[in-house]
Amino acid sequence: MPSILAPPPEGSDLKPVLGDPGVPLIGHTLQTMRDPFGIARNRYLRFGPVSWGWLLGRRTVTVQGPEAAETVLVNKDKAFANGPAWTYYIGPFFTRGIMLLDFEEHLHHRRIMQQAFTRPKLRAYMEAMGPGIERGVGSWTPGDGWRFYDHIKQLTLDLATDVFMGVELDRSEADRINGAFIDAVRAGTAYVRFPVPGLRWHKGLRARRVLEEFFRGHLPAKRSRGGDDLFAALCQAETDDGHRFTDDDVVNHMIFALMAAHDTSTITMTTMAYYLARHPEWQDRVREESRALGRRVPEFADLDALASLDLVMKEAMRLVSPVPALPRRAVKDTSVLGHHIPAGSTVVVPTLTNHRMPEVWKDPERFDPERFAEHRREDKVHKYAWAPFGGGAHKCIGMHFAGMQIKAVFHQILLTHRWSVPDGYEWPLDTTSLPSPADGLPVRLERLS
Ligand code: HEM
Repeated sequence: MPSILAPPPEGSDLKPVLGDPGVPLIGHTLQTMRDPFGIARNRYLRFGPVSWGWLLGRRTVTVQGPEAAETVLVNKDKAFANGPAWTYYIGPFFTRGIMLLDFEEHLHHRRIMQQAFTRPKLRAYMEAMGPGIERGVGSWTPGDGWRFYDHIKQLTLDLATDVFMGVELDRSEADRINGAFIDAVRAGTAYVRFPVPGLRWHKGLRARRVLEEFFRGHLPAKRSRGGDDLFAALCQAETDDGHRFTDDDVVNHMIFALMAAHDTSTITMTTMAYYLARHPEWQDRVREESRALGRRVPEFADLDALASLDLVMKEAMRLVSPVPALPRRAVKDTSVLGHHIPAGSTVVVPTLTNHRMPEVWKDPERFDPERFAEHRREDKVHKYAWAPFGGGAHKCIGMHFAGMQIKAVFHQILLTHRWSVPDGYEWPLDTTSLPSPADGLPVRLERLS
């Protein structure tokens, strides 16, 4: 029997949200983590696009499909807030990151932060990244069982030191900061959500202190000397009417931006590698395009020429949306597609499963980058059909940075390496946290030059 989340107000023509909530607090959390696609489909067919159930200890309304995603993300009535929703998952470790701010305050910070993501800034970040990519990819030792995911994760972490922090660190200091950063990220998915020494939550709080000290220590030099890195850009960012970030803001935003940038880009590149290994004809096609560029280290203006790589990147983000779900908290009574959502509800936009809805995508399980090509543009069926970067006021501010970095890295990998997986290999995609291959994506890696 379906259960009603809350009766709609008397006299309204709203419908209740129905669901099969499962056991209080636990609900279908484990099943949803193990098989998000199957569970989402089942709910959609039983209850339609808006349904509810217990998820991670909360009554959670899941809104499926592009129309519902648009309503929640565009948030016309300011009914949905980010802070209270995201804080539950990542709050203590990414406190006062811009994604956790709301409404006027968020807008104020966003206007300042935007100054660190202008085209000239992106061009400078790209230049700073080139040598680091060359060094990282050049150090790879080809062989069988080479774990793509692990190497890409290390590379993006190392690039973050160059491009985000712009600080010279010796290996042990870089590892210490990277380690703290990884602990802060992992803490968000801890089962025991209070500090017990040795467990994730405790390590996460300690890591947060390490990161705060690190950025605070380097801040005075960044303020005075500047540089072409994101840290310096946030220190210097100023709106036309003279608003700037305080020292605390810079520290909070740096820690958050590292997190926002790192796993998402790693996941996208790993997904691209997986599908390019399974579809060698596409790997050849994108490699040819890179060769035609005639430059080992691409320039900012070159990236537009990597058109097939762009299609592959979009298709990878469709098949595996790096941020699988976008949570919000209803701060007042509201509605989605005619369903009554009471104040206090947690509402989730599941981009991971939305991207594979057969109502929206032709043959959604198939790797078919051409679906994004001009002559097809399947994504145009709805503005929110493809939304790996979210939408509305919180739409990813690093979207262009991400595209630039991913293409710059892949261009160099394609020119110097070929990789493959055994026939019939299918990766074990772990969706218990941000999606990643449980086996690290072992490939056979060969050097080309
Ligand atoms: C493939 C890579 C990336 C993906 C898929 C991605 C995805 C997202 C998504 C879905 C959001 C919105 C979350 C929400 O609405 O609740 C977001 C926000 C954000 N992202 Fe990204 N991101 C990526 C890369 C980056 C990079 C490289 C940076 C920084 C250089 C970055 C910085 C941010 C920031 C600061 C926000 C918060 C914006 C705000 O709240 O105003 N992201 N990202």
